[in-house]
Amino acid sequence: MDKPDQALNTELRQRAEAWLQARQQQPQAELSAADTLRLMHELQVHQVELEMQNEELERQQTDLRLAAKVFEHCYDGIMVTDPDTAIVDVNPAFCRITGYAREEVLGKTPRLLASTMNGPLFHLRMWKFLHENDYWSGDVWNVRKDGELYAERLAISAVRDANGVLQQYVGVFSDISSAKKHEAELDRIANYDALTGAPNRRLFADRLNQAIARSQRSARPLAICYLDLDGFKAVNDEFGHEGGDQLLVETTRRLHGVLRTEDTVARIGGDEFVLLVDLMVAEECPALLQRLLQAVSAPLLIQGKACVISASIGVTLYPQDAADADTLLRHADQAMYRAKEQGKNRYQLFDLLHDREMQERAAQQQALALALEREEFVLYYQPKVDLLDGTVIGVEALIRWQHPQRGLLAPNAFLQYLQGNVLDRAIGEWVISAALRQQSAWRAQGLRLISSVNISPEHLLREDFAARLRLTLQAQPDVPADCLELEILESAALSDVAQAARTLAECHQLGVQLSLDDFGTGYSSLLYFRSLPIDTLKIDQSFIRNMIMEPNDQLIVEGVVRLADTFSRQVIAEGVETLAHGALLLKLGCRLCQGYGIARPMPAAALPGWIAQWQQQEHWLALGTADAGMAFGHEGNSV
Ligand SMILES: Nc1nc2c(ncn2[C@@H]2O[C@H](COP(=O)(O)OP(=O)(O)OP(=O)(O)O)[C@@H](O)[C@H]2O)c(=O)[nH]1
Repeated sequence: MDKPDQALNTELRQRAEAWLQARQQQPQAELSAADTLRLMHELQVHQVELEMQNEELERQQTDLRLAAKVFEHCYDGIMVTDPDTAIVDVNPAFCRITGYAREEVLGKTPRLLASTMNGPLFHLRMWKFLHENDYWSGDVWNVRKDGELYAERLAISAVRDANGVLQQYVGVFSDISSAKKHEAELDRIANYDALTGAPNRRLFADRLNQAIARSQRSARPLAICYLDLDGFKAVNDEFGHEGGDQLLVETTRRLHGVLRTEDTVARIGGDEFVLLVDLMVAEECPALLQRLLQAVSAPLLIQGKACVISASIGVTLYPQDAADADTLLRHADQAMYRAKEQGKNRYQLFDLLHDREMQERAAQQQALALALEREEFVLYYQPKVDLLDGTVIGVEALIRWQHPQRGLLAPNAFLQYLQGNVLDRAIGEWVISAALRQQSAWRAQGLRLISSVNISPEHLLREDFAARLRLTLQAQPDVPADCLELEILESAALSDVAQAARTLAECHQLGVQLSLDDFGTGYSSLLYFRSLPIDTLKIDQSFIRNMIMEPNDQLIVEGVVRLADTFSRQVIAEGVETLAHGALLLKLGCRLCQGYGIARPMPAAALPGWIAQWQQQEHWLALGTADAGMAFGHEGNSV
């Protein structure tokens, strides 16, 4: 606004001067009325303009006074520098926060406040941003005059004139040291264990991810060690919680003592620690673990009394075990449990192969559970015949898995995954129910057969086996209990013979028949024979198959037949593959048999047709006629 005012002033002055000049030259000259009016009007306008100018000047002065007050009284520090960053002014808050007097800093650069805490690239990055944006803000660690480190939140602006030429930098900052301290305290609470000061589970997770990245860069192995104290409860019991705490603190100190400062000792539970150790080579690991075990187990004094504790350590090595962070920790934990199982005070390396097997097992078990739900299991039936009179006395029900992709699977492709799993009982019970349902269907067609089912030792040894069998039988009331036979594997070690005997006695009372399968192949054949209330002995197919060529096997078969006879038990041979086997069995006094020579296992629907066709098998039927004079006869099976 200065410029138009000046122009007006100049013009008025010029016109006034011109009038004065004219007046001097012609003193009698008069202004015309029109000129006078115009001049008066212009003078009025000029007066208004001058008043406005005055008001504006006063406003500017007020603003300047206010700015000076703000600068003076602002609680935040303000520092103004010239374009070369020499300080040209600072406010009192600057002096209060930094401890420097104004005169001490004028002409200096802000570098006099700098600390090394911000990292080497901090200032470079700050200036780059400031040059590009004329603005920067962030947190900075600086040093006060007395040497104390403090944190400030700083905003810097570049001030330019109307032509864009840099005039000053203005920095405004507040002291955030107490907020930073609070933040650090919160960080400590969130990331460190209060008792030992060691990183907690949360910080450990970060450290593990960093260690994995470091190992990838350096191509050096990383050991993840899961350490759990042995018998720590007893220390708490003997010395109280405080004594236990003392031990935990001391253990942390000792672990640190064995490791380097870059390694991590984290406490992730009551008496559980995890150690992250960068190794040069994996072979270092055993010696390191020994040192850790020794350090933990050195005696210490608690409340003046000696205390000795040990630890179990599970270890997995990255990248040999190329898993993610969570899985690595789980693997180390698993290995630690194995160290505990093996007697504690030792370390155990994670076994990758074993783990893969376990995973495969878990996957198979899941698939089997699904197969049961989707009713993908089926029973095949292998006939058992009486060679003496040619009758079909029963069938052995054998499970198959009608796999949607892999086709029909035999039991050896999947049954091993059931061991020790709850599915063992579920599938075992399905087999019994399915066999009884099939019995019912055959009975409706006029077929009278005994169906035998195989029972696993784990299933049999469940407390409620007989009670649940009773319910299963009740669910199929048209099938008499004595049409069901349970085959117990003699070769599978029964861990509790007394329990097996009790359960089988209860089954017997229900009317169910019992057979001892694979007889002669286990370690305790005679013990089982004597202890278990069985009705039938099934001679294992290995003896039957070889008895023609092997006199010893023949003698064993003969011996088992006599044993059964002496104790009034039935005997059946499995694995009968040829007529010659049948003929010899009859000669040895075994008339019941089962095997590929007679029939392979078949679907239920095929059985009636097979029975009709069996009646035409003259060669087999002739065996009975030829040996009709003999007292006994039986046979053998195969799966
Ligand atoms: N003193 C103390 N005890 C704790 C703390 N946190 C958990 N505990 C106790 O630590 C024990 C840990 O249990 P376990 O590891 O099963 O006990 P343990 O006797 O070492 O058993 P094993 O590991 O099988 O040898 C429990 O008794 C917890 O009550 C703690 O901060 N201080």
